[in-house]
Amino acid sequence: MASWIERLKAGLAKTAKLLDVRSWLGRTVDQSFLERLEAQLLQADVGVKATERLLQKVKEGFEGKTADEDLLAFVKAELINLLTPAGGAPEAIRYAPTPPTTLLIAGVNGSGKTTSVAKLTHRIRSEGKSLVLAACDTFRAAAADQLAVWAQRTGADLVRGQTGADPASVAHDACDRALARKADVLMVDTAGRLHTQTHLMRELEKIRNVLQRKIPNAPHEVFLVLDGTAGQNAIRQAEMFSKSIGCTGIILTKLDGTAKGGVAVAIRQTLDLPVRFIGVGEGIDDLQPFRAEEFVASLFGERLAASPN
Ligand SMILES: Nc1nc2c(ncn2[C@@H]2O[C@H](COP(=O)(O)OP(=O)(O)OP(=O)(O)O)[C@@H](O)[C@H]2O)c(=O)[nH]1
Repeated sequence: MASWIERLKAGLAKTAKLLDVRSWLGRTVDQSFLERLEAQLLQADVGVKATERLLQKVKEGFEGKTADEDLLAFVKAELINLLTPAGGAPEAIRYAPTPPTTLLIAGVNGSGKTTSVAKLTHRIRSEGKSLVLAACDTFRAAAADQLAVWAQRTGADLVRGQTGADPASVAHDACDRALARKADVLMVDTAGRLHTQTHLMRELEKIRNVLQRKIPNAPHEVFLVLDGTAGQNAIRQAEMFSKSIGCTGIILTKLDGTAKGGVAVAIRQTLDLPVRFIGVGEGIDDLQPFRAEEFVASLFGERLAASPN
């Protein structure tokens, strides 16, 4: 199987093709160059705010010059800068000093939430941590069935309810199980919902409140799963979810096959929320911690010289 870096590069190929960075070389940085650059960045969904900032800096540093490797290096460094939180990139998962570290996973229908929970299950268990999974998607039995397969395969403990059961009561039972078994991690999968469905957003708050009541400082991480192909729409979703349950990070899925990979920059700029994981496929290893340097290298169709694999 190709390494993660190769898969990331392949996944972001459409975005890289759209940005077509190599075609900038040798051209004069003039008004038409800047307009083309602007159009390419906007099409790749980098977002208006980040695009304006980048264009202004390119104009200041390079107007009238010939676009060369220095310009590419400059744009790359700026993008890495735009993607990196002020205090530096956080850990992929911040484990709490006192277990169980509690992760709440939310997102709209079909964003790749349950698949991401399965991938995280595999990851957390590979790290040798004990895990209780709470299948709070009680509407869709298939979601709990999918988690049951991964729980069994990886030796995680699954708590699920009857179809249609109150998701908060499943969360409650899962907290009890995680505490009784002294689990390292409790991960809570929730049903997909639109950010506009007020009653379902309340239900999510109810789940969060149960976790908060049962486990000190929980939930320690609230990951919002966003579909990378949703582009700017994903940002609106993130704003609403954040307001309701206070997200701590984004899992950005389906970056493979989209030309909108720049949305990672827009998310970071608009929401001040770090992208913690990115997904570039349906395979169990296709979700990996987000690293700005390797992401930007892939946007430029390159691989980092120092890439580990
Ligand atoms: N190409 C690609 N497909 C993905 C990725 N992540 C998830 N998917 C696919 O997206 C589809 C939806 O994923 P689910 O995990 O079922 O989505 P969900 O958000 O749990 O959906 P609901 O349960 O309806 O809320 C599945 O077919 C996944 O295999 C990814 O990174 N790339």
